[in-house]
Amino acid sequence: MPFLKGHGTENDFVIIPDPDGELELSPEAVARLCDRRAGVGADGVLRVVRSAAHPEARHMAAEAEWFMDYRNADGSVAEMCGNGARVFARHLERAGLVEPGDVALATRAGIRRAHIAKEGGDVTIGMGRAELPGGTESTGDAGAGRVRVSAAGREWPARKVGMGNPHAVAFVTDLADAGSLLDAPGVTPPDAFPDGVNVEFVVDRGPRHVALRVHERGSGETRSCGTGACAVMVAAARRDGADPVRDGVPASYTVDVPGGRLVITERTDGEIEMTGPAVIVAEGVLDPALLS
Ligand SMILES: N[C@@H](CCC[C@H](N)C(=O)O)C(=O)O
Repeated sequence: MPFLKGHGTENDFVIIPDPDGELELSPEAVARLCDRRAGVGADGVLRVVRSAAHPEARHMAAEAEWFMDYRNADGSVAEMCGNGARVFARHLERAGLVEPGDVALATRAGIRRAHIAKEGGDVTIGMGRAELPGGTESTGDAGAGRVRVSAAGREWPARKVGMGNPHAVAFVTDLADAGSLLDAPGVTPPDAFPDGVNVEFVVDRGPRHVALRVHERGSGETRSCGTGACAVMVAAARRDGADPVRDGVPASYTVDVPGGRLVITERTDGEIEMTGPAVIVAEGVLDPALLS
């Protein structure tokens, strides 16, 4: 079974080409592949399947030929992966499966549109619109759409943001305040995210420039999270009083992650565009025992 390894701002993935959807990829096999000592090692797996060959994607096949079957490092399934989408697009182009330019990708969160520059370089993904339970109001730490998160013996108010997958965004004074993010931060109320949540801790770096650390559901602390960076951008914009749909003016933020930098723009129609690197670093053949 061939595989590739790639990353986007050091959020790393094992890529498994399975065009006809023949592979039974169990949660245990995914966890073995992602194991950094006994496997290939990664934050997640991107299985590359033709949409027409996957029951969850068949309905998108007319619009997007390829389905990104994303799994977290613990084997769990997630709706969407922003860095993964850039790496997935890079793989398709590099493998000659799509032309550079605009490419539609099928994901569990729906169709996402990638723009792959002709001469290599960054990839842009149209990430859809953010869901902000409780509305787009810019102030307040309590009420609908607000939770509290805790880590390293401290607690902060956080904003719920949906980017196809669930996020809680907390503004802190120092990224070190969250301590080790190996374990999942606490969330109050405990039933706020019945399917689990990705938690981002954010500091300001300058005007429309923030930095984050993240604990990803199913993968632990990672060096970057694309959907998380988009959730952070929207939470920061509302906090700063910017609402592109209301104001008719797009907003762009630079979001630094431990593994690099992403540039994120919310357009006046609410669509969020994320731009960043996507790199394939290796390819090889998997020992079938990893997949059994
Ligand atoms: N790293 C990803 C997000 C992957 C899914 C996430 N862990 C979840 O369970 O929702 C990204 O770049 O968006």
